[in-house]
Amino acid sequence: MAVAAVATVTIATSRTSLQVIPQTRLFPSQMPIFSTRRFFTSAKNAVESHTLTKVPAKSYYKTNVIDILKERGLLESITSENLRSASSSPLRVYCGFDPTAESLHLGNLLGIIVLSWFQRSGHKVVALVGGATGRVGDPSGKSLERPDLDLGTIEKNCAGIRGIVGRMLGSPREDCEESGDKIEEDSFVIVNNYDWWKDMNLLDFLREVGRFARVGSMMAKESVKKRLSSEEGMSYTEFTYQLLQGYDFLYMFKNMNVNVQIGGSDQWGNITAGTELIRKTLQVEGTAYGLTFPLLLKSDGTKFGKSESGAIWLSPSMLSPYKFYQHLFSVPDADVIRFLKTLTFLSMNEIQELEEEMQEPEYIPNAVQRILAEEVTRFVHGEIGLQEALQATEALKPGAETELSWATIERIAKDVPSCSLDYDEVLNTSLVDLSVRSGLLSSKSAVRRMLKQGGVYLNNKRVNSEDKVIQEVDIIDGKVILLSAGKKNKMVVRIC
Ligand SMILES: Nc1ncnc2c1ncn2[C@@H]1O[C@H](COP(=O)(O)OP(=O)(O)OP(=O)(O)O)[C@@H](O)[C@H]1O
Ligand SMILES: N[C@@H](Cc1ccc(O)cc1)C(=O)O
Repeated sequence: MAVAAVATVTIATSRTSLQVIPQTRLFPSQMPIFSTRRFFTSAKNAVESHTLTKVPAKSYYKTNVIDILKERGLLESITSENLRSASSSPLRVYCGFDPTAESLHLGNLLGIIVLSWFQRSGHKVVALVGGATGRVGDPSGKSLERPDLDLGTIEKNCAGIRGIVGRMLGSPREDCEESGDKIEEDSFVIVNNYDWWKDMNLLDFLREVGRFARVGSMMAKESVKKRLSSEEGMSYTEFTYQLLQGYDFLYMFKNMNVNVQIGGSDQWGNITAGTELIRKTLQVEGTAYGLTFPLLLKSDGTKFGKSESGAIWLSPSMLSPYKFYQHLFSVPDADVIRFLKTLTFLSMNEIQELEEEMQEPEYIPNAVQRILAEEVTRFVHGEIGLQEALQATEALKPGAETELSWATIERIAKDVPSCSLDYDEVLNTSLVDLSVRSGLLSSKSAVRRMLKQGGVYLNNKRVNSEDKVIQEVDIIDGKVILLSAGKKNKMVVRIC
């Protein structure tokens, strides 16, 4: 295997020195993993020192991928301990995503991260979009039957999921060439299971799949047992789901040499349906493996999902990179180290250092959350998305005196309330009136009170006088004004 060294680059900025630390790379086709992070030798200089680190992912290669997943808390169960030794040779690993929404969410990110660990360890990975299984609905972990989705929605959702997964696992992202139903990459492929299910008729299914499935073991699956004991029971359609997923594994095992399926812990029943089917139909023992990872939970024990209020979507059209970044930035101290292990590719040594830093008296609150937010936002939204999030964070920072341009305000406009007013309604209007007219505050007296407290900002500049009147120079690029009242209440006023 070729080992290529990556050159050291030091980038001087006005305030900080950014350094790309060289690492060895084993697979040139694999995605470079950059990590802009605050690397503190001392918590005191945490804010000053900014180091761009090439994460030593390739040094992990000497470590077995199963051990990596285990030490990072990404391993719940494996169907056979032999997977550990099997992974010293190249594997083909797949994870499926049903198109139940246009975007995946933070919980689903774990599947992508585990695939990425396999990819970074030299294995090939396949992401499956469930164009067929999405029409049936996985009963795993669900107390009620999933709502039926129309075909248009399923197709739209499939396209959304392919885009998200492709951006994270494809390399490099701008070169992700779609051809037909696949994004062909050296180490990564996307498939849609509708491609093989669309031509399967019922009689073929019963002969090729049903004949090898034992009703007893199907009934013993957790997802089935739970539902059967519920008042609503379970439809025959949903009962069949495990065989659909099981056949996917069989199909890909036979036709694409895929030999490992991964999924969240709730997928165990469906994954073992696949390994059982492979064993029975092909009469092969121990050549197909399943691996599950624990569900990503909040510190209160609830899972990150889409039914929970305020899902943390991965698609920028459903949640801006800024808001995504803010969610991770607000993770409680109790969760942040666990999330660094499961959601980033920082080395365990780096994470341990950060954990120790958090105990220091000089530790700057949320410094580790900032690293988490930067790492995950970059992985999900790319460098451009991260920069967008950082700029919006800076511009919207309570009391920030950031110089604003129209472009900056437009970028943050989707994250704060906005209104449109005629030029005449704005020019020569008092700030007090404009604050009420725009909906920033509900009454003139509230504005005056806030002005007295020094909490009113026009384009991020504090205003103290009640007599302030909006002039042409206050309308940024003739198009927009940013009003703020207090630390968090903002309003973008667009001038039409
Ligand atoms: N919090 C999570 N951590 C890890 N994996 C998850 C998490 N949530 C979902 N998954 C994985 O993504 C798959 C698809 O999720 P699924 O659509 O069943 O639930 P969901 O997206 O969490 O939605 P809901 O909130 O409606 O339960 C799951 O089978 C599971 O393996
Ligand atoms: N059942 C998985 C999705 C999936 C679909 C088909 C598969 O072959 C594998 C996984 C889920 O609910 O997310």
